[in-house]
Amino acid sequence: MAKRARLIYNPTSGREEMKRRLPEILQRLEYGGLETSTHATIGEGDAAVAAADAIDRGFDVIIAAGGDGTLYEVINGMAEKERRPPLGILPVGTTNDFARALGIPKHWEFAVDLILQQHTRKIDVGKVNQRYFINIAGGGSMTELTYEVPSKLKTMLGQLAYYMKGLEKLPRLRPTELSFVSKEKHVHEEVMMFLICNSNSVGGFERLAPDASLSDGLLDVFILRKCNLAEFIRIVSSALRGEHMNDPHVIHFKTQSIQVTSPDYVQLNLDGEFGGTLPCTISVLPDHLHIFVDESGTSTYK
Ligand SMILES: Nc1ncnc2c1ncn2[C@@H]1O[C@H](COP(=O)(O)OP(=O)(O)OP(=O)(O)O)[C@@H](O)[C@H]1O
Repeated sequence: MAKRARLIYNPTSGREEMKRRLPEILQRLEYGGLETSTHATIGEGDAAVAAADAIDRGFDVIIAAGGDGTLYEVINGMAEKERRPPLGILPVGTTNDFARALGIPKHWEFAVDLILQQHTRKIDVGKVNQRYFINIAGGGSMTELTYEVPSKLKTMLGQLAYYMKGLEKLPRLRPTELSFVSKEKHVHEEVMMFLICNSNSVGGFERLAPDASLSDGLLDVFILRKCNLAEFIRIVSSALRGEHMNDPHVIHFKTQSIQVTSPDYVQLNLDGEFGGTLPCTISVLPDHLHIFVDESGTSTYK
């Protein structure tokens, strides 16, 4: 019997590619043995509901088509379920950090073929209170910018919208008093921001956590200590080159679980989306999801 897949797609992702490609994608999946029905998301939170619903209805495979925002929602819809079918990804968004981290091709035909090959990889999932992430959890003034970029602007300008928003934000940078408690380390000081990485592919900063692995059962914690604007710019540019690890302003360690608290109001950013506020406990759920990836390990995000 043919397997049944549920394709959950965001019609507004990227430059609205799914709207144009859907008939061809469905045909290719069908020929490849996946009987596929679709759910077009209608707004925020809908992909999470659709993914949970698809599991309850017994689908064998879930496919998320969109950017990191859609994927984040689909994973949140799946993570608390006992049965978690394998997940395929069609990276058609503006930012596809996660697909990049797994070497999932950007071209839709190759991405569909990869799902049809049915080779999966187990990956860790990050958990923050009752929410889940795959790439990164962050907090502090810089990390608040991603959900301030309006979706319409993203559709028009793509990645550039983030950088414009980031520059606009620089003069408003301020440190926050934070406490981090984990088995490995306790930190209590004023910090500019913190990033807790599950993968090594973070918004164009591929060298931020060079040895972070999606399968090591650990999170990579980066804390940027209080600094001035000039130092901040210098450290961010050295992070782009992967030369930040020995900077005295940067604290780095690995852990399975960490508690983060602050006397201030601090928002959390999970995979680029608003993820609630502090306090929180951030932990890793080892091998929590099965994702379709390239068996030979040769395909790249292109
Ligand atoms: N029909 C819709 N109209 C508008 N927004 C939607 C719709 N469906 C889903 N969304 C929202 O769009 C957000 C961004 O989606 P997604 O990440 O797939 O696209 P993107 O263009 O790559 O943007 P991002 O830069 O966040 O990756 C999702 O978090 C979701 O809440």
